[in-house]
Order: sequence, then structure tokens, then C-alpha cells
Amino acid sequence: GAVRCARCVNTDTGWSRQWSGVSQQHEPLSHTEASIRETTSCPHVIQMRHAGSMQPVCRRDAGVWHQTRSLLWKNLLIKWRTKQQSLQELILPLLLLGLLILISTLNPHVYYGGISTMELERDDHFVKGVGYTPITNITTHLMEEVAQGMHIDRLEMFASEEDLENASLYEPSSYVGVVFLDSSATSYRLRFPYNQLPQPSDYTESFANCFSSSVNCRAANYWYSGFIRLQSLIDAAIIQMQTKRSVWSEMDLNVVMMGQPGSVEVQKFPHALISIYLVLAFTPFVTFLIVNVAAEKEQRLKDTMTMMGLYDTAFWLSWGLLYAALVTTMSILMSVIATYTALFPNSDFFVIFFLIFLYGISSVVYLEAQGDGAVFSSLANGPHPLYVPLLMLVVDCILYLLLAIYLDQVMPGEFRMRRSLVYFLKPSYWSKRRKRYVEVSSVYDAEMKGAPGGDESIEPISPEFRGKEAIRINNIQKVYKEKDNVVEALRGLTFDIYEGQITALLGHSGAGKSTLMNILCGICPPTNGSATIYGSPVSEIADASEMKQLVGICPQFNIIFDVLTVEEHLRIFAAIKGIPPADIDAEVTKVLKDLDLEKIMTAQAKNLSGGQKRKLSVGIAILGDPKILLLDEPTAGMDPCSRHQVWTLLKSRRAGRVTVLSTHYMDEADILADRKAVISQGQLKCVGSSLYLKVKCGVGYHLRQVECF
Ligand SMILES: Nc1ncnc2c1ncn2[C@@H]1O[C@H](COP(=O)(O)OP(=O)(O)OP(=O)(O)O)[C@@H](O)[C@H]1O
Repeated sequence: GAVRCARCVNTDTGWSRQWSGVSQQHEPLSHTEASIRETTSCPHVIQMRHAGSMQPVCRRDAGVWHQTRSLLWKNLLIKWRTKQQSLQELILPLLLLGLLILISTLNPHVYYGGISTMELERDDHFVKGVGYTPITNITTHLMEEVAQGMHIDRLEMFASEEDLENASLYEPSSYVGVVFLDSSATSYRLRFPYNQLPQPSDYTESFANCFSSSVNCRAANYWYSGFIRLQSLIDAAIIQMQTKRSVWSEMDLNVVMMGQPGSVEVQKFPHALISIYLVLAFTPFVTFLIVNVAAEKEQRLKDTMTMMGLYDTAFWLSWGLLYAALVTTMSILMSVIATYTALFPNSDFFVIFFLIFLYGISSVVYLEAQGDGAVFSSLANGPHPLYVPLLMLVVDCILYLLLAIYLDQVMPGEFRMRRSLVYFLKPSYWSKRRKRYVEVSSVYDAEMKGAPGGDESIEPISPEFRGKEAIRINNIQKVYKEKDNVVEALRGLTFDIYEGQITALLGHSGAGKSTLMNILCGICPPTNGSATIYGSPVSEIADASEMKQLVGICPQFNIIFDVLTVEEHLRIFAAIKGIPPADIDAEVTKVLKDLDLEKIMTAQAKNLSGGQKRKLSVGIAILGDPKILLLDEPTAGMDPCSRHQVWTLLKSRRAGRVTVLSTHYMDEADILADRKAVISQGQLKCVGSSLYLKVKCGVGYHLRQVECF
């Protein structure tokens, strides 16, 4: 490692000092000095090999946690600066909770103390009149006996049950009927007014009255309505008739109501609302989280950050941790409020907190209904132990997280490489990738083997650049397929891009420049052909964080978070790129100075002009002084002064690096680029210096002289 590092420094001293991320010395070092210093501070080395030479590069290690911290800070800033949205997230659940508490207070639980076993008082004055049917000697005899025992005011006989019913209509509340069902009158039916006996539901619904007094207890109505007395008297009269022996005088009729422990009547309405409430309370969090994540995906910020070396884990963690903190805070607040008010007065704060936090409200309602509340003792006991929903909810959380990560990988959207459906089963996914040298055929190889160069459109490269093919593009084709439309964006491009040169891609709109850039960045895969960066296929760059850190990307669109300032952008992207925290200040200051962004460093991105936003995107690309710069129309929308600043910057860092930019401006390509590739309708027209292009393709200005007579 030491020897390789020394070579890496020898390639370009200044660049290597920054890449090692340790030495901040700016005065020139002799190669020997630099070698000694860098040897000790270069623990990581990537093997980058290309046709005939091998060039190791020190790599930075971003680290998931380092990135997560920066993104978390970014998310906090976004939340802070979009206060209105954040307030909605926090206030809505609390407002709803207030409403719920109000409803609970207006519908309080009813608490009943226990009742002891008691004998019901004798009271049989309810039966005023009794009618019976049919009229026979036996029934008349029986009912006369009964009437004596009941002290009934009126005893009437009816020919049919229908007549008896009609008569009862005049005295609906106290008229009782006895209907004998057989000739021996041993079987009979008692007809009592509906309001004098308990309904089947009274046993559960009106039980509460039994605690206040036995008179109001509907269950005791069998006694107080005279039902039991009448039944017993008829039975006694039948027995007497059958056995010729009076039993009524021997019967002592008493009713004892059994005692009952205390209970709580739970109001169903507020508790039904609680389940709905929890769903609603967390809805703003879910909504805004989706909005935030979707916005970053929609604006291709996530994909671009991924191409700059962002770990997916860091992205998900940064949002996940922020929202976990918000949900935790909200759950604590809700639990405190809920346990200290009428909502869950019997429950333990911590258990309620866990349940709210993990969304297990149904169990709380159940336990509150039992009068015990959700307490620690109910975690493992009872018919519905709480640990079951708690466990299920934890499993839910893990499952959803894994699902989010999986879907993000297999359905990444338009601007990222799609992984196979079973990518996690492949050993290559779990093993850390090392760069491999992949031989691709190229113009240069063909020349070296003595084969004729053939293609007149490609200017032969000067000898000092031979063996410095950093990017090799081999017969790349890209076809976009939409429903009925097939667009051939690139039709077999083959050329090399050299280290130490600035290469410009020129072409009209729709020529395929951005497509080629995206393929080189690894943002989209080619349909056919291959491209390699220092021998590594670009498809591997998407999987290799070390390689991503070699490449600085400025896509055609701006990589901008509206509410973050220029300086904050640079700091956050510096962390994503793995620049050590100690070096970030210096690196950010350098970029601000180089691009003259110091005056607007505290301005939020949404307030920048188009050209300023573009400058910021270029600044982000050059952060960390990457070995390879891929800039898609970097100066679009910039004023002449800013364009010059960018040109100067790119020229100053040309040596030892690979710079590729696409542009519409011929003057820009002329001034800046050592080599220009002209692309038209997805095909390469010409590659070479300005002079070569002028000679071969007639690119540039033509002066025609016409003689006039
Ligand atoms: N996602 C896409 N889906 C379908 N067609 C696309 C897509 N991206 C690009 N194209 C098509 O591919 C062709 C090349 O587009 P590309 O953006 O690469 O051109 P360009 O040279 O960068 O143009 P400009 O200079 O205007 O940016 C165009 O015809 C374009 O319509």
C-alpha cells in the first residue's frame, strides 16, 4: 500500500494531498517529501488499471454514519425552514387529541362500587287486575284460589286469549293475563305487560341500576312485578288441586339478589374514536414523509446523491431517524396527556407510550374496558397479553423498512440502475466489490496491434497520451422505448477519453450528449455496448462506493434543495462524498472562493438565479477534487463572467484528471477543450482538436468571398 500511495502522489502532488484527506499543506512539495508524507496517511487504495498502466488512487471512506449525520442535519434544516408544514405535522395530532379528550370528558366512564348479597323487600302491589282464559270449572277454581293469595282487586275471565289481550289494552301497565294451555290446567302461560319485566338486553345494559337500588334494578322486576308470586300461587293451587293438600301456607317466598363486585361502564363512543384517532394522528407524519422522500426522488436528488457515493442505508436512516424522533416525541406527549386525562386514566404511562408508539391501540381499549388499563402486569397475563401486539408491531416496522429498501432497489425509477428481483440472493451483493480490469476493444488497441486506425473521423492521439485512456466507450447504443415510440438516442459510439485532457461533447439538441453523460455516470444503462472508467465497467460503479468517489457529476438538472443555503449544500455534499469532517471547512471555502460563490453563500437555493444554481451544481461536482469530472452543460444560463470563472477552474485542474463536459457553445469547446467529440443523431461525427475538426468536418466559421462586378 505504501509504495502504491507514493506513486499516487507522484502522479499529481496537489490532487493526492486532497484525496488522502489528511495533509492540508498548500506549499509545493518535492515528490520525495510528498511521497513520505502521503505514504503514512493513505490507508485505502483502489486499483485502477488501464491499458498498459496501473494507477492506484487513495480513496476516502464516507461511512454510513458520517453520511447519515449530514443528511439528518439537512432534513432538520428542511423541517426548520418549512415551518408551516412542520407545524401542521405536530399540531394536527395534538388538536385531534384535545378533541378526543373533550369527547371523553363529556362521556366519562361510570364507576360502580360493589353490592353485597341482599334479600329483596316484599312488595306485591303491582298486580291490580288478573284475567284468565279459557273459562272452565278447573281454571275458575284455580284462579279464585290465586286471587285470595294475591289480594287482587279484580279477577276477570275471558273466552279466548284474544279477548284477554283486548281487555289488557285498557290497562296496559298493570293488567296480567293467565292462559291455561290444557284441559287439566297444569300447563299455563303468564302474560305480563312488556315494561314490567326485564328485556333480554337489560341483563347487560341496565345492570348499572342494580348498584344504586334494588328497586330500580330491572333484573329484580320478576320479583317486584309480582311475576314470581303469581307463578308460585298458581303452582300451589295446581298442587293443591292434584294432591288435595294446601301447600301455599307452608311456602315462604323470598328472593335474594347475589352480591356483585364493583365495575366500570366504559363509554363506547370515545373509545371507538381512539382507534380512528391513532390512524389520523400519525397520518400527517406519513404524508409529509412520503412527500419529502418522493420529492427527493422526483427531483432526482436521491439518485444523484447515490451516484456521488451516498449509501442507500444513510438516505433511509436519515429520514427514518428524524421521523422516529418526531413520532417518539409525539407519542410521549400523547401518552402523558392521555394518562393524565380522562382518556386512559387507569393505564401506565410507559405501556401506553409503547402501544401508541407501535400503534397498538386496540389492546388499550380492551384493557381499559376491563377496568385495569394497560399496565406492565398485563404485558404477559390475561386472555389478551400485550406482548403479542407489541411484538407484531415491531415485526411490522422491520418488515416495512425492508420492503421500502427492497422496492427502492428493484423499482428505482428512471434514473438509476434497476437491480434484479433477487439481487439480495447473489453473493456479489454481499461481498465488497474490488475493481477488475476489463479489456475492451478500442481504437487505441487496434492501432497498437498494427491494424489500420480506419476511422478518419477520429484524430490520432499524441504519443504522450497513449496509455492514458481513462474512459473507454465501446459501441454504445441506447434505445428508449415508450409505448409506440422507439427513440435511438445513441447509435454505436466508440471513442476514448484521456486523462490530462478536457473533452467536450458537442452536438445539437437531442444529439445524445446527456444520454452519453448519464451512461458514463451510471445513471442509466446502455442498451448495447460498454463503457469503462479506468477499466471498470460503469455498471459496476453503481455498486462500488470507492469508484463513485472518483467521479464528480454535474447533471443537466440542478442538484438543489430549495431551502438550503449554498454553503449548506456544499457541506452536506462534502459529507456524502466522504470528505473527512476535519477537511470539510477548507474544502467548502476553497470551492466557494474558486467559483466566486462567497457573496451568496448564505442565500437559500430557491432565491438563486439560474446561473447561480448552475454554479452551485458545478461546485458540488468539483467538491473533493474528483479524479473524473462529468459535467452536462455546466455553464448553461451563466453570465460571461461566471463562464470564465468555470473555464479557469476547469483548466487549472486539468492535469492528471479527466474532464468531460457537454456544451452547445462552440466557443466554449474551442477555448476549453483539448479534444472535442461531435455527436449528431446519436452517432459520432468527429473527435479531435479544434484544428482537426475544422479540417475534417468544417466545424467553425467559413468566410466566403464573392466578387461583385
Ligand atoms: N428518458 C427518455 N425517454 C425517451 N426518450 C429520451 C429520454 N431521454 C432522452 N430521450 C431522447 O433521446 C434523444 C437524445 O436526448 P439527449 O437528452 O441525450 O440529447 P442532448 O444532446 O443532451 O440534448 P440537449 O443538448 O438538448 O440536452 C432525444 O431524441 C430525446 O428525445
